[in-house]
Amino acid sequence: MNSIEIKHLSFSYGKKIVLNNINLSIGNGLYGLLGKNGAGKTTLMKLIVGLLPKSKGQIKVCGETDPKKIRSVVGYLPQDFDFYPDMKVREALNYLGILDNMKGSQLNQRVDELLGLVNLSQDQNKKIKDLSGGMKRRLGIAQSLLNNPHVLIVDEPTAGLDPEERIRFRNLLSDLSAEKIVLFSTHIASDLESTANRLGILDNGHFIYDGSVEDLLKEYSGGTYETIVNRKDYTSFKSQYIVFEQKELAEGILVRFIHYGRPLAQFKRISPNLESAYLMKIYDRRR
Ligand SMILES: Nc1ncnc2c1ncn2[C@@H]1O[C@H](COP(=O)(O)OP(=O)(O)OP(=O)(O)O)[C@@H](O)[C@H]1O
Repeated sequence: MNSIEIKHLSFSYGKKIVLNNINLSIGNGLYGLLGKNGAGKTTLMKLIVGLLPKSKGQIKVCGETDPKKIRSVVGYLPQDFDFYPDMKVREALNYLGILDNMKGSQLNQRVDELLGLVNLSQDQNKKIKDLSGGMKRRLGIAQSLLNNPHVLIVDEPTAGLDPEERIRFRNLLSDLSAEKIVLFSTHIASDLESTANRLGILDNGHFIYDGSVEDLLKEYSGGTYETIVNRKDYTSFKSQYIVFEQKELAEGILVRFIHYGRPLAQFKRISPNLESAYLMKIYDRRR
């Protein structure tokens, strides 16, 4: 069984504390790491991969604590993954495979498998500069899987992708999570709603939630409403409630919002989605 075990992990850039006493234990499946920009997701991932020296605490991946050994069982797709623009897709994977000590027919076979897996076989002779954002991200996943890692860590892979590519990418990560740990960070809650087996919410360097999507939705099943607000009252409404969705209608503005306490008669209770439950979790902590 693959595992990531983190105990009492803290990290600071200079005096700025970015992660504060993180404890986490993950097994196979897709673990979604959700948090707004600056929450500490990239820092946590870089620490797990061994790209940053940890200040305090313990990181164990598949039983290993030595960063070199950890790197041999982890695949990593950084947020800003790019590659030589004039290299062709297959050439890039061959090159990285050689750096990973693979060669000959073993390398050729692995590259064929990976191109098929990420659906780039048809595009293997395209130059990287001619790939779409989604294709580049899929090439990024292929490179991170070269050494068949037990753990795959992907940092905000869906940012900037069109809806079709986002779905394709999420499905690919979900498939891979059948026999690996996939740690998938995002600030887009809907990326995780149907794919994550478990969810962690990071806020200002603290885990404020670690559990299933379903349990989070249950926890906040009572606080989400919708109503129609007159345009002239909208500014005042927005200052009183946390609006997470709005839509212009002929009769006014349809708003979906979070409300604690007694609802007014015109408020209709609705089921929360992951985005509203996530907002409520963050808001709860700050109240
Ligand atoms: N090299 C650095 N030096 C100083 N501060 C940094 C450095 N890298 C990140 N930070 C700060 O650490 C905090 C956490 O950043 P981090 O990139 O881990 O967050 P994140 O959740 O991944 O956000 P994003 O989605 O924007 O990348 C932020 O306040 C950021 O400004």
